[in-house]
Amino acid sequence: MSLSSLSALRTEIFHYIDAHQSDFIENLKEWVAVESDSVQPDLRKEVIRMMSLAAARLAALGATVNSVSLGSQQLLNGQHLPLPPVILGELGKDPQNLTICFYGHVDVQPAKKEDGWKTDPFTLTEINGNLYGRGATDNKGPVLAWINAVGTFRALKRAMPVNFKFVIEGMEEAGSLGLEKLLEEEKQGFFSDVDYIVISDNLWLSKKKPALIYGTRGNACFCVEVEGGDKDLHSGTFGGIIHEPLTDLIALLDSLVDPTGHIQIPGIYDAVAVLTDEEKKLYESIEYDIEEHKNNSGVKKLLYSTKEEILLHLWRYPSLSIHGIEGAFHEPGIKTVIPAKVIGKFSIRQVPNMDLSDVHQRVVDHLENVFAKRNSPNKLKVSMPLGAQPWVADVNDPLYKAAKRAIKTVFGEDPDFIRDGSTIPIARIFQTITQKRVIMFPIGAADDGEHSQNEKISRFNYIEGTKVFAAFFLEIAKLRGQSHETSNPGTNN
Ligand SMILES: C[C@H](N)C(=O)N[C@@H](Cc1c[nH]cn1)C(=O)O
Ligand SMILES: [Zn+2]
Ligand SMILES: [Zn+2]
Repeated sequence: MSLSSLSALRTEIFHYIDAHQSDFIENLKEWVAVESDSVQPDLRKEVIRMMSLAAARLAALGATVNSVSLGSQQLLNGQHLPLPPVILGELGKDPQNLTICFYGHVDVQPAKKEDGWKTDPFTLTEINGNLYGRGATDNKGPVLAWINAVGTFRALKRAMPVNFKFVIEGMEEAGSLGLEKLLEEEKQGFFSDVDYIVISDNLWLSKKKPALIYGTRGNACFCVEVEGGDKDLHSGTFGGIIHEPLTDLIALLDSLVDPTGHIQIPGIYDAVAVLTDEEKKLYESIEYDIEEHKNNSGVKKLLYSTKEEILLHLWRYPSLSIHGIEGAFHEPGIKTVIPAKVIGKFSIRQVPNMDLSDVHQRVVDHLENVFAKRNSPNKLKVSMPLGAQPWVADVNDPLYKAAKRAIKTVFGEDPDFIRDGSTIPIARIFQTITQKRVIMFPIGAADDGEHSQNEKISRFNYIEGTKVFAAFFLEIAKLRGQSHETSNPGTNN
């Protein structure tokens, strides 16, 4: 295609997207209205309903849709819960075209209005150009932006510049249960003709400047259970004469990380890849506004004061966070009870070259040591229900260059090349199993509040994000004929 006809096509596409903003927002409203929380078992039926909506939307695009059943999951209490199906979609099979596979998820984190939302989390609400609702940015908005972009080519009856494949799941927030097995099974089938995998499930580093992501941390999630007797007790009748499970648990949790954020588990930093001078320079050159990031968090002070220290500790070093305690009284008011069994939840965001089984073993050894010193008769159980590995890509890949050009076209500036401190559990597995190159192409801004109260995507990011994906398809089409064999996508740590 000549440069002028390419430019005319882009203009036509961008006009269409601008003119259909309301329809695209209505689609997001319909999706946000489904409480597809994959974490809470009693909402699993809503996740399954969400998968049907996503399948219907892909079918409306003209895609072939296969909803693959993944069986069930066994919860810690032994209960079996059906897993939502994974959608494998396909649109276009032109042998002249490259094939890009988009991965996204339509499950969400838990949300309740009383957590401090200013609007109902499951009613998409626009305020001052922001679209508020659970899943608006993580990840329903970006999934729909991609679908809107594909749909625009269809609506304009334009030839598809690439072949599309889709993997849409409903268990990402719970660690992508069952998906790895499906990838193994489909390696020679569905994935055999895929050239690239695209994920849009992260955020930019700033509110305004677009970014491309070339690395994410992994996540090892732990449960530490302390059990006393078989029932809760009156703290007046038994307080002072027993070893209390919650007191044991708090001591265990307190032993994990010091006030400077340093993890206290012996040897946990041993395997962390050494920082090279080249890498250090990369950090120095990244544009990053500490004040803006601090404001996005709502906290008064960060643990570090320089840009380099902050970015290194977000992307390049492990961190340990404590998430909650199951079984502890947490309602308003006072209940003078000694809980019989409590489960602490924490996770370690691990980085290259930390090994998951080594991390697991060190955590178990450390907690058992601390517990032994307490001479408590209570029972201790430590488990790692979820372990996701970090992922790193090569930014010199033509795929990143194509994305960079699309960003320049739509946003008028080059993207930041950044890492992300959070985790896409399946990214590394995708790369290892399929041996295809993966790119992370976010459209959400740094203040979108993933997993937080008042999650949002701005109208601007949602609509310009749709345009940037459409521009990306045209850029990928230009890669035809270039070698897209990967040097070695599966060897990062
Ligand atoms: C980055 C992505 N949008 C996300 O939120 N991922 C989750 C996945 C996860 C990791 N452990 C359990 N779930 C995250 O990083 O928390
Ligand atoms: Zn996500
Ligand atoms: Zn998430």
